[in-house]
Amino acid sequence: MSTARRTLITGGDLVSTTSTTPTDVLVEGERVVALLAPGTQIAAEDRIDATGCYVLPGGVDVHTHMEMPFGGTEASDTFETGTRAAAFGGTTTVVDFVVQRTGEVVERALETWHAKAAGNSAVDYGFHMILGGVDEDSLTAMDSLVAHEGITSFKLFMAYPGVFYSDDGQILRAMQRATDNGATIMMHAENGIAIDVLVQQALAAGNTDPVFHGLTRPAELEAEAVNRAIALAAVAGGTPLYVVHVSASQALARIAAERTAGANVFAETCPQYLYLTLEDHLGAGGPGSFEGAKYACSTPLRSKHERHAADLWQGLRTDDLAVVSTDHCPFCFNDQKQLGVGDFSKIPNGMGGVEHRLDLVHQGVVDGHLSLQRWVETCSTTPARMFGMYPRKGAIAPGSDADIVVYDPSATTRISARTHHMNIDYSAFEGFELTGGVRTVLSRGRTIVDRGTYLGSPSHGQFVRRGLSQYLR
Ligand SMILES: NC(=O)NCCC(=O)O
Ligand SMILES: [Zn+2]
Ligand SMILES: [Zn+2]
Repeated sequence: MSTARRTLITGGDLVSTTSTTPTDVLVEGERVVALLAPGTQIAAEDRIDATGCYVLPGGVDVHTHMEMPFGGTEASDTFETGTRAAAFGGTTTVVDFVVQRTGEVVERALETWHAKAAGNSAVDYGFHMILGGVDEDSLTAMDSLVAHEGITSFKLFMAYPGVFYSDDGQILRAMQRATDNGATIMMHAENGIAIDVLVQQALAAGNTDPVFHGLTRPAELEAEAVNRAIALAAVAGGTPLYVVHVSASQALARIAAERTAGANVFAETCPQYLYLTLEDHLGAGGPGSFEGAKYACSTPLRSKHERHAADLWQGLRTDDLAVVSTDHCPFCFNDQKQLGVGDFSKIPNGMGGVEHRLDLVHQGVVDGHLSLQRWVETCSTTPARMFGMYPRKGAIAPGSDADIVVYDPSATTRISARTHHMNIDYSAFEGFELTGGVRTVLSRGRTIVDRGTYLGSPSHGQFVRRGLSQYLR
């Protein structure tokens, strides 16, 4: 007979990808053991009253960069601070990017990331591998990472020449390898060579403000890169391709067309592209202001005078965008972002958001953009399936990890740097007032957040060895 402690979550509405149903959830130890009719009498040491709340699988954020060296500095959240912030926001699994650069040994890079995360994570975590240097050695390493290390996805960059950039030949070779070993290729799709020309021209003309970060990264160059990546994946034999941080209507249109034609292409967007704009945020303060540096990320924020945000919500409804992740890559405004004063191209690219994804996408439900089911699907179930973690993650079902969020739809969440838990001195969503809020968070059966109080520990989170994508067409 099991001696593991039991927790019964009562009175809530269980939200899955297919239904919202009054259900009690029984947890034993680290796992869900039963879904019960409401009011079922059963012995349990702990009880959580979820009356009036949704009960959903913990969020899965498959795009974070904790303590990533980038842009002449390092992302300001460590695994400890970033995963604790994730927990506050109902995210119970993150998949972070190991960084391998040209000439670096892939396996050493992986060791470095294990050392950063082990014993320092409030929630479970997996890794993707950034291949910044595609060569014979790194291509060979891909096979062993997939077969032995639980790393089944590799990010390539068509942007950032001289940093992470891969040329088309390198991309094709990595894709061919992925076709053979079953891995997913994740693509930062922007034409970095053309962007660099526009950046140099802008700087030569004296256009140094943060808004030029966006103006030199036009939507057409995102769409062009998406198109090229899809073509290369097809030539490579149909490698599963996952386009990260899609921001532009034109890029989404290419993805949608190819999906209609049957291609194994998938994509994510991030809350910043759903809510923030080139004019109001990247251009904040007008000419001469540096305020917009807070919002410099790549792909960039897009114009509010075009249809980008509306089209992204539409893509989330149709599954042409399957996932919402955060691309959490925070840099403090008062020191790190200042590297770009007088030269927008030196602003460290990225913003922090790991804490607020569930709330921001739930607001999309409140505003009529998405169904409750689609909220859970895009923020938890599909990312788990896309990256080989389902049904251990992304589901509340017997046998699943008891990663559970009790979410109060009648709460109000006010986002502010004064109250958030991320290690960043501003919030890109400062002042947002959202309907709904995380009440209680369980990670593998342990309550790690309850009514705004952190009850977890940095030694709790475990590495998740992932399988191949379970989301192929
Ligand atoms: N997105 C961004 O601006 N920074 C993080 C690195 C990346 O995802 O390209
Ligand atoms: Zn990227
Ligand atoms: Zn990223």
